[in-house]
Amino acid sequence: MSQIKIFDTTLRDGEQSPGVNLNKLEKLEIARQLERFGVDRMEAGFPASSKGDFEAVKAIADTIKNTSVIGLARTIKSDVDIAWDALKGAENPAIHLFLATSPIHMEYKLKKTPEEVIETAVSMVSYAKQKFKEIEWSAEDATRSDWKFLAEIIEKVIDAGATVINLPDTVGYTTPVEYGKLFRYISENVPNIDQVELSCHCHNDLGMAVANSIAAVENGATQVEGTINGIGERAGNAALEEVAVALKIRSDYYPYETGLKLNEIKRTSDIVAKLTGMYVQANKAIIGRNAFAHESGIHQDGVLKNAETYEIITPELVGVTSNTLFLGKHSGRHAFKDKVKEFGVELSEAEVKEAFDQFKKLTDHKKEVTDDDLYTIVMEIKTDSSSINKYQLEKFQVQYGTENVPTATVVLKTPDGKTVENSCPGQGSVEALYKTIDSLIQENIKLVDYQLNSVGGGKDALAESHVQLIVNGETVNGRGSAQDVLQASANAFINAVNRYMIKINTAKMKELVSE
Ligand SMILES: CC(=O)SCCNC(=O)CCNC(=O)[C@H](O)C(C)(C)COP(=O)(O)OP(=O)(O)OC[C@H]1O[C@@H](n2cnc3c(N)ncnc32)[C@H](O)[C@@H]1OP(=O)(O)O
Ligand SMILES: CC(C)C(=O)C(=O)O
Repeated sequence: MSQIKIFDTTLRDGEQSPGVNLNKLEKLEIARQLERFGVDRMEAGFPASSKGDFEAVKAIADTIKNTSVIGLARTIKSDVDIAWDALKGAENPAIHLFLATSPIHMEYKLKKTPEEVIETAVSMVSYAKQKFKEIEWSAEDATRSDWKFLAEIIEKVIDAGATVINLPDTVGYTTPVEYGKLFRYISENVPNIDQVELSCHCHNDLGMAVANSIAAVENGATQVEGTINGIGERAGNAALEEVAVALKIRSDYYPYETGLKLNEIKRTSDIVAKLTGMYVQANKAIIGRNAFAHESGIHQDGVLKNAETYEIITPELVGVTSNTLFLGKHSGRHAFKDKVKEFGVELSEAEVKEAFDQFKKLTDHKKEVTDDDLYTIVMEIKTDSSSINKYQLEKFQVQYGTENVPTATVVLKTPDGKTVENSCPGQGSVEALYKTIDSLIQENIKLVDYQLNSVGGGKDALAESHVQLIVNGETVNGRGSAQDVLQASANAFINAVNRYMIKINTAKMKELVSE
Protein backbone atom coordinates (compact mmCIF):
# COMPACT_ATOMS: atom_id res chain seq x y z
CA MET A 1 0.00 0.00 0.00
CA SER A 2 1.42 3.44 -0.81
CA GLN A 3 0.65 6.29 1.53
CA ILE A 4 -1.30 9.22 0.05
CA LYS A 5 -0.92 12.58 1.80
CA ILE A 6 -4.04 14.51 2.66
CA PHE A 7 -3.91 18.29 2.26
CA ASP A 8 -6.93 19.88 3.86
CA THR A 9 -8.00 23.30 2.59
CA THR A 10 -11.27 23.65 4.51
CA LEU A 11 -9.91 26.76 6.21
CA ARG A 12 -8.86 28.40 2.93
CA ASP A 13 -10.72 27.12 -0.17
CA GLY A 14 -13.55 25.87 2.08
CA GLU A 15 -13.86 29.32 3.60
CA GLN A 16 -14.14 30.73 0.07
CA SER A 17 -17.68 29.24 -0.04
CA PRO A 18 -20.06 32.14 -0.56
CA GLY A 19 -21.51 33.16 2.79
CA VAL A 20 -18.85 31.50 4.96
CA ASN A 21 -16.75 33.69 7.21
CA LEU A 22 -14.90 32.09 10.09
CA ASN A 23 -13.35 34.08 12.92
CA LYS A 24 -10.01 33.23 14.50
CA LEU A 25 -11.47 31.09 17.29
CA GLU A 26 -13.70 29.17 14.88
CA LYS A 27 -10.74 28.48 12.58
CA LEU A 28 -8.67 27.36 15.53
CA GLU A 29 -11.37 24.94 16.69
CA ILE A 30 -11.62 23.41 13.21
CA ALA A 31 -7.80 23.26 12.97
CA ARG A 32 -7.63 21.30 16.25
CA GLN A 33 -10.16 18.79 14.94
CA LEU A 34 -8.30 18.50 11.61
CA GLU A 35 -5.17 17.68 13.58
CA ARG A 36 -7.08 15.00 15.53
CA PHE A 37 -8.45 13.69 12.23
CA GLY A 38 -4.85 13.22 11.10
CA VAL A 39 -4.57 15.38 7.97
CA ASP A 40 -0.95 15.66 6.80
CA ARG A 41 -1.18 19.32 5.82
CA MET A 42 -3.71 22.02 6.52
CA GLU A 43 -3.99 25.22 4.58
CA ALA A 44 -4.99 27.60 7.36
CA GLY A 45 -5.81 30.62 5.18
CA PHE A 46 -4.50 33.37 2.94
CA PRO A 47 -2.52 35.62 5.31
CA ALA A 48 -2.24 38.60 2.92
CA SER A 49 -5.98 38.67 2.29
CA SER A 50 -6.95 40.38 5.57
CA LYS A 51 -5.73 41.18 9.07
CA GLY A 52 -8.27 38.72 10.46
CA ASP A 53 -7.02 35.88 8.29
CA PHE A 54 -3.41 36.76 9.12
CA GLU A 55 -4.23 36.50 12.85
CA ALA A 56 -6.09 33.23 12.36
CA VAL A 57 -3.26 31.63 10.33
CA LYS A 58 -0.73 32.83 12.93
CA ALA A 59 -2.77 31.40 15.82
CA ILE A 60 -3.10 28.06 14.01
CA ALA A 61 0.61 27.97 13.09
CA ASP A 62 1.54 28.68 16.72
CA THR A 63 -0.86 26.06 18.10
CA ILE A 64 -0.95 23.04 15.78
CA LYS A 65 2.10 20.85 16.11
CA ASN A 66 1.27 17.47 14.58
CA THR A 67 0.11 18.69 11.18
CA SER A 68 2.05 20.89 8.78
CA VAL A 69 0.39 24.35 8.56
CA ILE A 70 0.41 26.17 5.22
CA GLY A 71 -0.61 29.62 4.02
CA LEU A 72 -1.66 30.64 0.51
CA ALA A 73 0.07 33.51 -1.32
CA ARG A 74 0.06 35.10 -4.75
CA THR A 75 3.36 35.40 -6.60
CA ILE A 76 3.87 38.81 -5.06
CA LYS A 77 6.71 39.65 -2.66
CA SER A 78 4.42 41.29 -0.08
CA ASP A 79 2.13 38.19 -0.01
CA VAL A 80 5.20 36.00 0.65
CA ASP A 81 6.48 38.31 3.40
CA ILE A 82 3.08 38.46 5.12
CA ALA A 83 2.76 34.67 4.85
CA TRP A 84 6.15 34.27 6.51
CA ASP A 85 5.17 36.57 9.38
CA ALA A 86 2.04 34.50 9.96
CA LEU A 87 3.71 31.10 9.61
CA LYS A 88 7.18 31.47 11.07
CA GLY A 89 6.02 30.12 14.45
CA ALA A 90 4.90 26.85 12.85
CA GLU A 91 6.68 23.56 13.50
CA ASN A 92 7.42 23.32 9.78
CA PRO A 93 6.46 26.59 8.00
CA ALA A 94 5.16 26.02 4.48
CA ILE A 95 3.85 28.29 1.75
CA HIS A 96 1.49 27.63 -1.14
CA LEU A 97 2.24 29.88 -4.12
CA PHE A 98 -0.04 29.87 -7.13
CA LEU A 99 -0.07 31.43 -10.56
CA ALA A 100 -2.44 30.74 -13.42
CA THR A 101 -1.12 28.98 -16.54
CA SER A 102 -4.18 28.73 -18.81
CA PRO A 103 -4.35 31.01 -21.84
CA ILE A 104 -7.59 32.67 -20.65
CA HIS A 105 -6.24 33.42 -17.17
CA MET A 106 -2.85 34.61 -18.42
CA GLU A 107 -4.28 36.90 -21.08
CA TYR A 108 -7.35 38.36 -19.40
CA LYS A 109 -6.77 38.09 -15.66
CA LEU A 110 -3.01 38.41 -15.23
CA LYS A 111 -2.42 40.33 -18.44
CA LYS A 112 0.91 38.53 -18.81
CA THR A 113 2.55 36.60 -21.63
CA PRO A 114 3.46 32.95 -20.98
CA GLU A 115 7.11 34.00 -20.72
CA GLU A 116 6.24 36.61 -18.06
CA VAL A 117 4.25 34.00 -16.16
CA ILE A 118 7.26 31.65 -16.13
CA GLU A 119 9.52 34.45 -15.02
CA THR A 120 7.15 35.57 -12.20
CA ALA A 121 6.64 32.04 -10.95
CA VAL A 122 10.34 31.23 -10.92
CA SER A 123 11.40 34.49 -9.26
CA MET A 124 8.73 34.25 -6.54
CA VAL A 125 9.49 30.60 -5.76
CA SER A 126 13.18 31.57 -5.46
CA TYR A 127 12.23 34.50 -3.21
CA ALA A 128 10.03 32.33 -1.00
CA LYS A 129 12.78 29.72 -0.78
CA GLN A 130 14.90 32.20 1.20
CA LYS A 131 12.32 31.83 4.01
CA PHE A 132 10.43 28.58 3.54
CA LYS A 133 11.89 25.08 3.18
CA GLU A 134 8.59 23.68 1.97
CA ILE A 135 6.98 25.36 -1.05
CA GLU A 136 3.95 24.09 -2.90
CA TRP A 137 3.46 25.68 -6.30
CA SER A 138 0.11 25.48 -8.08
CA ALA A 139 -0.46 25.97 -11.78
CA GLU A 140 -3.89 27.55 -11.38
CA ASP A 141 -6.37 26.35 -14.03
CA ALA A 142 -3.94 23.57 -15.00
CA THR A 143 -6.68 21.54 -16.66
CA ARG A 144 -7.31 24.28 -19.22
CA SER A 145 -3.59 24.91 -19.75
CA ASP A 146 -1.37 23.77 -22.60
CA TRP A 147 0.36 20.56 -21.38
CA LYS A 148 3.68 21.35 -23.04
CA PHE A 149 3.70 24.79 -21.42
CA LEU A 150 2.82 23.19 -18.08
CA ALA A 151 5.74 20.75 -18.33
CA GLU A 152 8.09 23.65 -19.12
CA ILE A 153 7.03 25.92 -16.22
CA ILE A 154 6.91 23.02 -13.74
CA GLU A 155 10.48 22.00 -14.53
CA LYS A 156 11.59 25.59 -13.90
CA VAL A 157 9.75 26.10 -10.59
CA ILE A 158 11.15 22.80 -9.32
CA ASP A 159 14.64 24.06 -10.14
CA ALA A 160 13.75 27.27 -8.26
CA GLY A 161 12.96 25.30 -5.10
CA ALA A 162 9.35 24.07 -5.18
CA THR A 163 8.87 20.87 -3.18
CA VAL A 164 5.27 20.08 -4.15
CA ILE A 165 3.66 20.62 -7.56
CA ASN A 166 -0.10 20.92 -7.69
CA LEU A 167 -2.20 20.62 -10.85
CA PRO A 168 -5.53 22.15 -9.86
CA ASP A 169 -8.74 21.61 -11.74
CA THR A 170 -9.66 25.13 -10.70
CA VAL A 171 -13.01 25.30 -12.47
CA GLY A 172 -14.04 21.63 -12.15
CA TYR A 173 -13.71 21.14 -15.91
CA THR A 174 -11.82 17.90 -16.29
CA THR A 175 -12.95 14.26 -16.27
CA PRO A 176 -11.29 11.26 -14.58
CA VAL A 177 -9.63 9.80 -17.68
CA GLU A 178 -8.38 13.16 -18.92
CA TYR A 179 -7.08 14.23 -15.49
CA GLY A 180 -5.33 10.87 -15.09
CA LYS A 181 -3.65 11.38 -18.46
CA LEU A 182 -2.46 14.86 -17.42
CA PHE A 183 -0.74 13.44 -14.32
CA ARG A 184 0.82 10.68 -16.40
CA TYR A 185 2.00 13.24 -18.97
CA ILE A 186 3.59 15.51 -16.35
CA SER A 187 5.22 12.53 -14.60
CA GLU A 188 6.71 11.40 -17.91
CA ASN A 189 7.66 14.78 -19.41
CA VAL A 190 9.14 16.79 -16.56
CA PRO A 191 12.70 15.52 -16.09
CA ASN A 192 13.06 16.61 -12.44
CA ILE A 193 9.55 15.57 -11.35
CA ASP A 194 10.95 12.85 -9.07
CA GLN A 195 12.35 15.59 -6.79
CA VAL A 196 8.84 16.71 -5.74
CA GLU A 197 5.50 15.47 -4.56
CA LEU A 198 2.63 15.67 -7.06
CA SER A 199 -0.69 16.96 -5.82
CA CYS A 200 -4.24 17.11 -7.15
CA HIS A 201 -6.84 19.73 -6.26
CA CYS A 202 -10.32 19.25 -7.72
CA HIS A 203 -13.46 21.31 -7.84
CA ASN A 204 -16.89 19.82 -8.16
CA ASP A 205 -18.55 21.91 -10.88
CA LEU A 206 -19.42 18.82 -12.90
CA GLY A 207 -19.79 16.57 -9.85
CA MET A 208 -16.55 14.71 -10.52
CA ALA A 209 -14.15 16.14 -7.92
CA VAL A 210 -13.75 12.89 -5.96
CA ALA A 211 -13.56 10.68 -9.06
CA ASN A 212 -10.99 13.03 -10.60
CA SER A 213 -8.89 12.99 -7.42
CA ILE A 214 -8.83 9.19 -7.40
CA ALA A 215 -7.90 9.14 -11.08
CA ALA A 216 -4.99 11.48 -10.27
CA VAL A 217 -3.82 9.14 -7.51
CA GLU A 218 -3.95 6.20 -9.91
CA ASN A 219 -1.70 8.19 -12.24
CA GLY A 220 1.01 9.45 -9.94
CA ALA A 221 -0.47 12.01 -7.54
CA THR A 222 0.88 11.44 -4.03
CA GLN A 223 -1.24 14.12 -2.37
CA VAL A 224 -4.97 14.84 -2.51
CA GLU A 225 -6.27 18.31 -1.68
CA GLY A 226 -9.84 18.87 -0.61
CA THR A 227 -12.17 19.98 2.12
CA ILE A 228 -14.39 18.49 4.78
CA ASN A 229 -17.96 18.03 3.53
CA GLY A 230 -16.71 19.16 0.10
CA ILE A 231 -17.30 22.83 0.87
CA GLY A 232 -15.50 25.43 -1.22
CA GLU A 233 -15.66 27.96 -4.01
CA ARG A 234 -18.82 27.53 -6.18
CA ALA A 235 -19.85 23.83 -6.20
CA GLY A 236 -17.06 23.08 -3.74
CA ASN A 237 -13.94 20.93 -3.59
CA ALA A 238 -13.33 17.20 -3.45
CA ALA A 239 -14.78 15.94 -0.16
CA LEU A 240 -11.84 14.45 1.72
CA GLU A 241 -13.98 12.05 3.73
CA GLU A 242 -15.27 10.61 0.45
CA VAL A 243 -11.79 10.18 -1.01
CA ALA A 244 -10.45 8.52 2.15
CA VAL A 245 -13.36 6.14 2.64
CA ALA A 246 -13.44 5.22 -1.07
CA LEU A 247 -9.75 4.24 -0.90
CA LYS A 248 -10.38 2.26 2.30
CA ILE A 249 -13.51 0.44 1.14
CA ARG A 250 -12.02 -0.36 -2.26
CA SER A 251 -8.59 -1.35 -0.94
CA ASP A 252 -9.16 -4.59 -2.85
CA TYR A 253 -8.70 -2.51 -5.99
CA TYR A 254 -6.67 0.56 -4.98
CA PRO A 255 -3.26 -0.01 -3.35
CA TYR A 256 -3.33 3.36 -1.54
CA GLU A 257 -4.08 4.41 2.00
CA THR A 258 -4.27 7.64 3.96
CA GLY A 259 -3.17 8.32 7.52
CA LEU A 260 -6.60 9.69 8.45
CA LYS A 261 -8.43 8.42 11.53
CA LEU A 262 -11.61 7.54 9.73
CA ASN A 263 -13.63 7.27 12.93
CA GLU A 264 -13.11 11.03 13.40
CA ILE A 265 -15.01 11.77 10.17
CA LYS A 266 -18.40 12.37 11.73
CA ARG A 267 -17.03 14.65 14.44
CA THR A 268 -14.97 16.60 11.88
CA SER A 269 -17.91 16.94 9.54
CA ASP A 270 -20.19 18.11 12.37
CA ILE A 271 -17.86 20.83 13.59
CA VAL A 272 -17.28 22.15 10.06
CA ALA A 273 -21.02 22.15 9.34
CA LYS A 274 -21.84 23.90 12.60
CA LEU A 275 -19.18 26.61 12.42
CA THR A 276 -19.53 27.35 8.70
CA GLY A 277 -23.32 27.09 8.71
CA MET A 278 -23.06 24.89 5.61
CA TYR A 279 -25.17 21.93 6.64
CA VAL A 280 -24.73 18.63 4.91
CA GLN A 281 -27.52 17.38 2.66
CA ALA A 282 -29.28 14.23 3.92
CA ASN A 283 -28.11 12.04 1.03
CA LYS A 284 -24.46 13.21 1.12
CA ALA A 285 -22.07 10.26 0.77
CA ILE A 286 -20.38 9.03 3.97
CA ILE A 287 -21.84 11.50 6.47
CA GLY A 288 -25.30 12.55 5.26
CA ARG A 289 -28.16 11.84 7.67
CA ASN A 290 -29.41 9.12 5.30
CA ALA A 291 -26.02 7.54 4.55
CA PHE A 292 -26.72 4.77 7.07
CA ALA A 293 -30.51 4.93 7.08
CA HIS A 294 -32.76 2.43 5.36
CA GLU A 295 -36.43 3.00 4.68
CA SER A 296 -37.67 0.37 2.30
CA GLY A 297 -38.91 -2.91 3.72
CA ILE A 298 -36.79 -5.15 1.47
CA HIS A 299 -33.60 -3.26 2.39
CA GLN A 300 -34.52 -3.20 6.10
CA ASP A 301 -35.18 -6.93 6.07
CA GLY A 302 -31.81 -7.51 4.35
CA VAL A 303 -29.94 -5.26 6.81
CA LEU A 304 -31.52 -7.01 9.80
CA LYS A 305 -30.42 -10.39 8.41
CA ASN A 306 -26.94 -9.18 7.44
CA ALA A 307 -26.05 -5.47 7.31
CA GLU A 308 -23.62 -6.07 4.43
CA THR A 309 -26.54 -6.82 2.10
CA TYR A 310 -27.10 -3.09 1.74
CA GLU A 311 -24.23 -1.40 3.61
CA ILE A 312 -20.75 -1.25 2.11
CA ILE A 313 -19.48 0.98 4.92
CA THR A 314 -20.07 0.27 8.61
CA PRO A 315 -21.30 3.35 10.50
CA GLU A 316 -18.62 2.77 13.16
CA LEU A 317 -15.86 3.12 10.53
CA VAL A 318 -16.69 6.80 10.13
CA GLY A 319 -17.68 7.51 13.73
CA VAL A 320 -21.44 7.20 13.32
CA THR A 321 -22.98 5.32 16.28
CA SER A 322 -25.22 2.99 14.31
CA ASN A 323 -27.39 2.64 11.27
CA THR A 324 -31.04 3.62 11.41
CA LEU A 325 -34.02 1.77 10.13
CA PHE A 326 -36.26 4.65 9.25
CA LEU A 327 -39.88 3.60 9.57
CA GLY A 328 -41.99 5.06 6.81
CA LYS A 329 -44.42 4.16 4.12
CA HIS A 330 -41.97 1.79 2.40
CA SER A 331 -41.14 -0.21 5.51
CA GLY A 332 -42.10 -3.82 6.10
CA ARG A 333 -43.02 -6.08 9.00
CA HIS A 334 -39.46 -7.19 9.87
CA ALA A 335 -38.21 -3.68 10.65
CA PHE A 336 -41.46 -2.89 12.43
CA LYS A 337 -41.14 -5.92 14.72
CA ASP A 338 -37.50 -5.05 15.38
CA LYS A 339 -38.49 -1.58 16.55
CA VAL A 340 -41.22 -2.98 18.82
CA LYS A 341 -38.60 -5.30 20.33
CA GLU A 342 -36.45 -2.24 21.09
CA PHE A 343 -39.33 -0.87 23.19
CA GLY A 344 -39.18 -4.04 25.28
CA VAL A 345 -42.86 -4.75 24.58
CA GLU A 346 -44.08 -8.27 23.83
CA LEU A 347 -46.82 -8.37 21.19
CA SER A 348 -48.74 -11.41 19.98
CA GLU A 349 -48.86 -12.03 16.22
CA ALA A 350 -52.40 -10.59 16.15
CA GLU A 351 -51.28 -7.50 18.03
CA VAL A 352 -48.30 -7.07 15.69
CA LYS A 353 -50.68 -7.24 12.76
CA GLU A 354 -53.00 -4.67 14.26
CA ALA A 355 -50.14 -2.34 15.22
CA PHE A 356 -48.53 -2.73 11.80
CA ASP A 357 -51.82 -1.93 10.05
CA GLN A 358 -52.25 1.21 12.17
CA PHE A 359 -48.64 2.19 11.50
CA LYS A 360 -49.09 1.79 7.72
CA LYS A 361 -52.26 3.88 7.86
CA LEU A 362 -50.36 6.59 9.71
CA THR A 363 -47.58 6.62 7.09
CA ASP A 364 -50.13 7.72 4.50
CA HIS A 365 -50.55 10.94 6.45
CA LYS A 366 -47.16 11.40 8.07
CA LYS A 367 -43.79 11.60 6.32
CA GLU A 368 -41.80 10.27 9.24
CA VAL A 369 -43.31 8.06 11.88
CA THR A 370 -41.30 8.72 15.02
CA ASP A 371 -40.50 6.33 17.85
CA ASP A 372 -42.97 8.26 20.00
CA ASP A 373 -45.74 7.69 17.44
CA LEU A 374 -45.01 3.98 17.30
CA TYR A 375 -44.82 3.66 21.05
CA THR A 376 -48.23 5.32 21.29
CA ILE A 377 -49.73 2.90 18.76
CA VAL A 378 -48.16 -0.12 20.42
CA MET A 379 -49.21 0.96 23.90
CA GLU A 380 -52.76 1.57 22.78
CA ILE A 381 -53.00 -1.94 21.41
CA LYS A 382 -51.21 -3.44 24.38
CA THR A 383 -53.49 -1.78 26.91
CA ASP A 384 -56.74 -2.44 25.06
CA SER A 385 -58.66 -5.58 26.01
CA SER A 386 -60.18 -6.74 22.77
CA SER A 387 -62.15 -9.78 23.98
CA ILE A 388 -65.08 -7.66 25.21
CA ASN A 389 -67.63 -6.07 22.89
CA LYS A 390 -67.13 -2.35 22.88
CA TYR A 391 -68.28 0.91 21.40
CA GLN A 392 -66.62 1.68 18.10
CA LEU A 393 -66.45 5.04 16.41
CA GLU A 394 -67.55 4.47 12.80
CA LYS A 395 -67.34 8.06 11.59
CA PHE A 396 -67.89 11.62 12.69
CA GLN A 397 -68.01 15.14 11.36
CA VAL A 398 -67.75 18.44 13.17
CA GLN A 399 -68.84 21.69 11.65
CA TYR A 400 -67.15 24.72 13.08
CA GLY A 401 -67.18 28.35 12.01
CA THR A 402 -66.70 31.62 13.85
CA GLU A 403 -70.22 32.67 12.80
CA ASN A 404 -72.22 29.53 13.63
CA VAL A 405 -72.77 27.07 16.48
CA PRO A 406 -70.37 24.10 16.33
CA THR A 407 -72.27 20.91 15.57
CA ALA A 408 -71.09 17.31 15.59
CA THR A 409 -72.56 14.28 13.86
CA VAL A 410 -71.36 10.90 15.08
CA VAL A 411 -71.97 7.33 13.91
CA LEU A 412 -71.20 4.69 16.58
CA LYS A 413 -71.37 0.92 16.67
CA THR A 414 -72.70 -0.23 20.05
CA PRO A 415 -71.47 -3.34 21.92
CA ASP A 416 -74.53 -5.29 20.69
CA GLY A 417 -73.62 -4.55 17.07
CA LYS A 418 -76.18 -1.82 16.29
CA THR A 419 -75.23 1.31 14.36
CA VAL A 420 -76.51 4.53 15.93
CA GLU A 421 -76.25 8.13 14.77
CA ASN A 422 -76.98 11.56 16.24
CA SER A 423 -76.08 15.24 15.93
CA CYS A 424 -75.73 17.79 18.73
CA PRO A 425 -74.56 21.39 19.01
CA GLY A 426 -71.99 22.54 21.57
CA GLN A 427 -70.06 25.58 22.79
CA GLY A 428 -66.97 24.36 20.96
CA SER A 429 -66.01 21.49 18.62
CA VAL A 430 -64.93 19.13 21.39
CA GLU A 431 -68.01 19.81 23.48
CA ALA A 432 -70.29 19.20 20.47
CA LEU A 433 -68.45 15.97 19.73
CA TYR A 434 -68.57 14.75 23.35
CA LYS A 435 -72.25 15.68 23.77
CA THR A 436 -73.11 13.70 20.63
CA ILE A 437 -71.13 10.63 21.66
CA ASP A 438 -72.67 10.84 25.14
CA SER A 439 -76.17 10.97 23.63
CA LEU A 440 -75.49 7.70 21.81
CA ILE A 441 -74.25 5.82 24.87
CA GLN A 442 -76.91 4.56 27.25
CA GLU A 443 -74.95 5.29 30.41
CA ASN A 444 -74.80 8.19 32.83
CA ILE A 445 -71.55 9.96 31.90
CA LYS A 446 -69.83 12.98 33.44
CA LEU A 447 -66.61 14.41 31.96
CA VAL A 448 -64.23 15.27 34.81
CA ASP A 449 -60.97 16.03 32.99
CA TYR A 450 -59.81 16.52 29.40
CA GLN A 451 -56.24 16.96 28.16
CA LEU A 452 -54.71 17.25 24.73
CA ASN A 453 -50.99 17.00 23.93
CA SER A 454 -48.86 16.51 20.87
CA VAL A 455 -46.60 13.47 20.63
CA GLY A 456 -43.14 14.60 19.44
CA GLY A 457 -42.65 17.71 17.33
CA GLY A 458 -43.53 18.96 13.88
CA LYS A 459 -46.78 20.08 12.34
CA ASP A 460 -47.75 16.51 11.49
CA ALA A 461 -47.15 15.23 15.07
CA LEU A 462 -49.69 12.83 16.56
CA ALA A 463 -52.22 14.28 19.00
CA GLU A 464 -52.82 12.40 22.24
CA SER A 465 -55.83 13.04 24.41
CA HIS A 466 -56.49 11.90 28.00
CA VAL A 467 -59.91 12.07 29.64
CA GLN A 468 -61.38 11.15 33.00
CA LEU A 469 -65.08 10.24 33.10
CA ILE A 470 -67.46 9.18 35.83
CA VAL A 471 -69.70 6.52 34.27
CA ASN A 472 -72.60 5.40 36.45
CA GLY A 473 -70.60 6.53 39.50
CA GLU A 474 -67.38 4.70 38.45
CA THR A 475 -64.27 6.79 37.68
CA VAL A 476 -62.49 5.67 34.50
CA ASN A 477 -59.65 7.13 32.47
CA GLY A 478 -59.34 6.98 28.68
CA ARG A 479 -56.62 7.71 26.19
CA GLY A 480 -56.71 8.18 22.44
CA SER A 481 -54.32 9.24 19.76
CA ALA A 482 -54.68 10.29 16.12
CA GLN A 483 -53.27 12.79 13.75
CA ASP A 484 -56.30 14.98 14.13
CA VAL A 485 -57.05 16.52 17.54
CA LEU A 486 -60.81 15.88 17.31
CA GLN A 487 -60.27 12.26 16.31
CA ALA A 488 -57.83 11.84 19.26
CA SER A 489 -60.41 13.45 21.58
CA ALA A 490 -63.22 11.17 20.37
CA ASN A 491 -60.98 8.10 20.70
CA ALA A 492 -60.09 9.03 24.29
CA PHE A 493 -63.75 9.46 25.27
CA ILE A 494 -64.78 6.14 23.73
CA ASN A 495 -61.73 4.42 25.19
CA ALA A 496 -62.81 5.54 28.70
CA VAL A 497 -66.37 4.27 28.13
CA ASN A 498 -65.01 0.93 26.87
CA ARG A 499 -62.79 0.64 29.94
CA TYR A 500 -65.93 1.08 32.01
CA MET A 501 -67.58 -1.71 29.98
CA ILE A 502 -64.60 -3.98 30.64
CA LYS A 503 -64.72 -3.17 34.36
CA ILE A 504 -68.42 -3.98 34.57
CA ASN A 505 -68.05 -7.15 32.50
CA THR A 506 -65.14 -8.34 34.60
CA ALA A 507 -67.14 -7.73 37.81
CA LYS A 508 -70.13 -9.63 36.34
CA MET A 509 -67.84 -12.53 35.34
CA LYS A 510 -66.45 -12.67 38.88
CA GLU A 511 -69.98 -12.76 40.35
CA LEU A 512 -70.95 -15.59 37.97
CA VAL A 513 -67.86 -17.58 38.92
CA SER A 514 -68.51 -17.16 42.66
CA GLU A 515 -72.18 -18.20 42.25
C1 LIG B 1 -8.19 29.63 -7.38
C2 LIG B 1 -8.19 30.27 -6.07
O1 LIG B 1 -8.95 29.90 -5.24
S1 LIG B 1 -7.09 31.49 -5.79
C3 LIG B 1 -7.45 32.13 -4.23
C4 LIG B 1 -8.62 33.01 -4.26
N1 LIG B 1 -8.88 33.55 -2.97
C5 LIG B 1 -9.15 34.80 -2.75
O2 LIG B 1 -9.14 35.63 -3.66
C6 LIG B 1 -9.54 35.18 -1.36
C7 LIG B 1 -8.75 36.33 -0.78
N2 LIG B 1 -8.62 37.44 -1.68
C8 LIG B 1 -8.61 38.72 -1.26
O3 LIG B 1 -8.84 39.05 -0.12
C9 LIG B 1 -8.28 39.76 -2.27
O4 LIG B 1 -8.62 39.29 -3.57
C10 LIG B 1 -6.77 40.11 -2.21
C11 LIG B 1 -6.50 40.82 -0.89
C12 LIG B 1 -5.91 38.88 -2.32
C13 LIG B 1 -6.42 41.03 -3.35
O5 LIG B 1 -7.30 42.12 -3.36
P1 LIG B 1 -7.10 43.34 -4.40
O6 LIG B 1 -5.72 43.84 -4.27
O7 LIG B 1 -8.18 44.28 -4.11
O8 LIG B 1 -7.19 42.69 -5.85
P2 LIG B 1 -8.39 41.90 -6.55
O9 LIG B 1 -8.77 40.76 -5.72
O10 LIG B 1 -9.48 42.82 -6.96
O11 LIG B 1 -7.66 41.41 -7.86
C14 LIG B 1 -6.68 40.42 -7.80
C15 LIG B 1 -5.36 40.92 -8.31
O12 LIG B 1 -4.39 39.90 -8.05
C16 LIG B 1 -3.82 39.46 -9.30
N3 LIG B 1 -3.51 38.09 -9.17
C17 LIG B 1 -4.36 37.04 -9.23
N4 LIG B 1 -3.68 35.92 -9.00
C18 LIG B 1 -2.42 36.25 -8.81
C19 LIG B 1 -1.27 35.50 -8.53
N5 LIG B 1 -1.34 34.20 -8.38
N6 LIG B 1 -0.09 36.17 -8.40
C20 LIG B 1 -0.02 37.50 -8.54
N7 LIG B 1 -1.11 38.25 -8.78
C21 LIG B 1 -2.28 37.63 -8.93
C22 LIG B 1 -4.89 39.78 -10.32
O13 LIG B 1 -4.37 39.82 -11.61
C23 LIG B 1 -5.33 41.14 -9.81
O14 LIG B 1 -4.33 42.02 -10.12
P3 LIG B 1 -4.56 43.54 -10.68
O15 LIG B 1 -5.11 44.27 -9.51
O16 LIG B 1 -3.21 43.98 -11.08
O17 LIG B 1 -5.51 43.40 -11.81
C1 LIG C 1 -4.96 28.10 -5.26
C2 LIG C 1 -5.41 26.97 -6.11
C3 LIG C 1 -4.77 25.71 -5.73
C4 LIG C 1 -6.86 26.80 -6.07
O1 LIG C 1 -7.51 26.91 -5.07
C5 LIG C 1 -7.49 26.33 -7.31
O2 LIG C 1 -6.86 26.39 -8.36
O3 LIG C 1 -8.66 25.95 -7.25
